Amino acid sequence: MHVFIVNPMSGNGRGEEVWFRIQRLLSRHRIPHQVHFTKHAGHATELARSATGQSGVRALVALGGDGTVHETGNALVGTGLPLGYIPAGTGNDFAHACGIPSSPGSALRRVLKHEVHRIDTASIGERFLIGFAGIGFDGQVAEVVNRSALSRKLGRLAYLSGFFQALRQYRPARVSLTLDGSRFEHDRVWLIAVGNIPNYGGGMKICPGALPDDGRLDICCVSELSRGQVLKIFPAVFKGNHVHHPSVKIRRGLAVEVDADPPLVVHADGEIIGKTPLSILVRPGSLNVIR
Ligand SMILES: Nc1ncnc2c1ncn2[C@@H]1O[C@H](COP(=O)(O)OP(=O)(O)OP(=O)(O)O)[C@@H](O)[C@H]1O
Repeated sequence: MHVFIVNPMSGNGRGEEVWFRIQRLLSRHRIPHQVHFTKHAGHATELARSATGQSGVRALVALGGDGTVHETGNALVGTGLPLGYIPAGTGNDFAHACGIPSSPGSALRRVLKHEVHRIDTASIGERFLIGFAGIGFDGQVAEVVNRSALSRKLGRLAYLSGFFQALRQYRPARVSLTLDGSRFEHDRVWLIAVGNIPNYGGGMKICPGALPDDGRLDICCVSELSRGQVLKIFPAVFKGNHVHHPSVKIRRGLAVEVDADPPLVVHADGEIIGKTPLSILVRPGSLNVIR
C-alpha cells in the first residue's frame, strides 16, 4: 500500500487539485492507498511518523512542495522506507534535482515503478535537511516568503518579491565557518548555502556541483558585496555562473559549523528552523527515494 501525505495548501492550493487528479488515477487502476491531509506546519512529519509504524506500507508519497518533502523526509531518514514525491509546490526544487516529472500523472507512474535510490541527508539541529539549507540573506528571503500571504499568491514570483524585500532589510554579518575542522573567517557575509542538491528557490543553482548521493555537502559562501553588486550577480545564479565571481567561495565537506555576528536566520528546505550558531553533518545514503 502507498500512503500519501498531501499538503492541500502547497503551490497556493495546487496541492488539492493535484491530489484530485492522483486520486482519480489511483481509483481507476485500483491501487491500494491511504491519504492524510496536512493541517499545519509540522503535521506532515507527525503523519509520516505514524505511517511508518503501520504494516504493509510500500512507500510514503509526499504531495506538495519542498516543505512537504522536508517534513515527510524527516520522518523517513534512517528507516529504509522509501519516499515518493508528486510535486505540487511553488519551487519544487527537490523534484528538479531528482529528475521527478512535474506532471502529476508521470510522477505517479514513477512512484509506482518503485525504483529506489539512496540519497544523503544532513542533520541540522533537531532535524534533517533533505535538499538544502540557507543561512543569512536567503534565510531572510524564506522568512519573508513564508510570512506573507501575498507572497503565497505570487507563486514562483514570491521568491523574486522576497528577494527584493530582503535586499532592503538584510545586514551582512561576520561569519566563522568551520568545515571538517578547518576554520574560515568571512566579513560582510550575505549568505551561506549548504546544498545536498544544486538548486533552491525555484531553480537557482546556488551550489551547481552538488549531488544528492556523493556523501558530501557543497557550501557556497557569498561575502564582501555591496547591495548593487548583489543585484548584479543575482541573475548569474540561475545558471550557476555566480561561482566564477571573486566574492563567491564554493567548498565541499562532511561537517559544517557556522557562527555569525549578528546571528543569522537559517532555513532548511525553505522552512525556517532558527538562527546561528549551528552544526550540519552529512548522513550519507540515509534516505531511500523513488526517482
Ligand atoms: N493545511 C495547511 N495549511 C497551511 N499551511 C500548511 C498546511 N499544511 C502544511 N502547511 C505548511 O505549508 C508550508 C509550505 O508547504 P510546501 O513547501 O509543501 O509548499 P510550497 O511552499 O507551495 O512549495 P515550495 O516549498 O516548493 O515552494 C510548509 O511550511 C507546511 O508545513
